[in-house]
Amino acid sequence: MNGALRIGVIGGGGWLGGAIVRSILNAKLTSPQQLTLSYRRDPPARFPGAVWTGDNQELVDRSDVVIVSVRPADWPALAVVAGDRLVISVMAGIRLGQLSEQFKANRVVRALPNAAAEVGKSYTPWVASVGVSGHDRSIVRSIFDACGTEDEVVNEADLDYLTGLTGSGPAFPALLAAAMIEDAVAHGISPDVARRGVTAIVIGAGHLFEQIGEEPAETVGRFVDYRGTTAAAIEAMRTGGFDAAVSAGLAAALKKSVVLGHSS
Ligand SMILES: NC(=O)C1=CN([C@@H]2O[C@H](COP(=O)(O)OP(=O)(O)OC[C@H]3O[C@@H](n4cnc5c(N)ncnc54)[C@H](O)[C@@H]3O)[C@@H](O)[C@H]2O)C=CC1
Ligand SMILES: O=C(O)[C@@H]1CCC=N1
Repeated sequence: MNGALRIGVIGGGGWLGGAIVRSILNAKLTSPQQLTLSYRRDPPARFPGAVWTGDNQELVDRSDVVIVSVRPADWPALAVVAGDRLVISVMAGIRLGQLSEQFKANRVVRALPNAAAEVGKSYTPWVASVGVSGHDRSIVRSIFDACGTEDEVVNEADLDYLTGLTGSGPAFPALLAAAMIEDAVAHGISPDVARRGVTAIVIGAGHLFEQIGEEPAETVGRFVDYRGTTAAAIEAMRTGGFDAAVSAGLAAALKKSVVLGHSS
């Protein structure tokens, strides 16, 4: 990218919107002066040099690319005309057709980053409407590569599923880690030791998958074959319904993702 891209982020003061802005600036995809960010009530004191506005149509008019990062419940009230601008929504559940119709735009992308965008480690699947060009796709890739990694997926059904799997995903290792820490503390381990130990496990397992390229199922299989303490734990967790609980959780996230779109 040439650094001259004019990018607007509706909801740029929020959790995800702010993380995307920080990633875009870190990657020098654009300069603060080319960024327009909108807020609902008061302009946040963040991103010096960027233009903050409470007027979303002004944001659209000042931008070539408009990223929409408000909560699904707030998006029906967003009455802006994007026309020939590239619109990228990161809202869970809101479909390409709804975006096109409400923003009167035909270059529309639906993307689903995750909370790890805050540290430049999001995984972002995305899907494009038919009006999106090859050049638009390279813009989308550069934005979400700045936030971590990304993949274009073939249809919206995949994106609905991935909303729960990877969009919600960082919460799941956190859920496991919280349960492990709670158990350790209940067994008399100091909270500091429990936290440091469990954090090291999550990070260490991530590095194993990433650097050695080991499949998670291979890691599990290796430990089961070892027939030691880990095998005993894995088998007891599975007997207790671990895999079924994960499937039920992902099914609930998928259902919610579809409902969010229908109720907005
Ligand atoms: N937080 C996450 O991990 C993820 C969030 N998402 C999606 O990102 C979107 C934003 O989520 P968060 O950042 O978590 O929510 P948030 O509540 O932190 O941020 C939303 C921001 O939008 C602002 N806002 C609402 N209406 C507005 C309007 N009309 N004009 C300007 N600003 C307005 C709010 O004041 C708030 O600052 C949601 O649609 C969510 O589904 C997607 C993937 C992950
Ligand atoms: O929990 C949520 O609804 C948002 C969207 C996907 C991840 N976080």
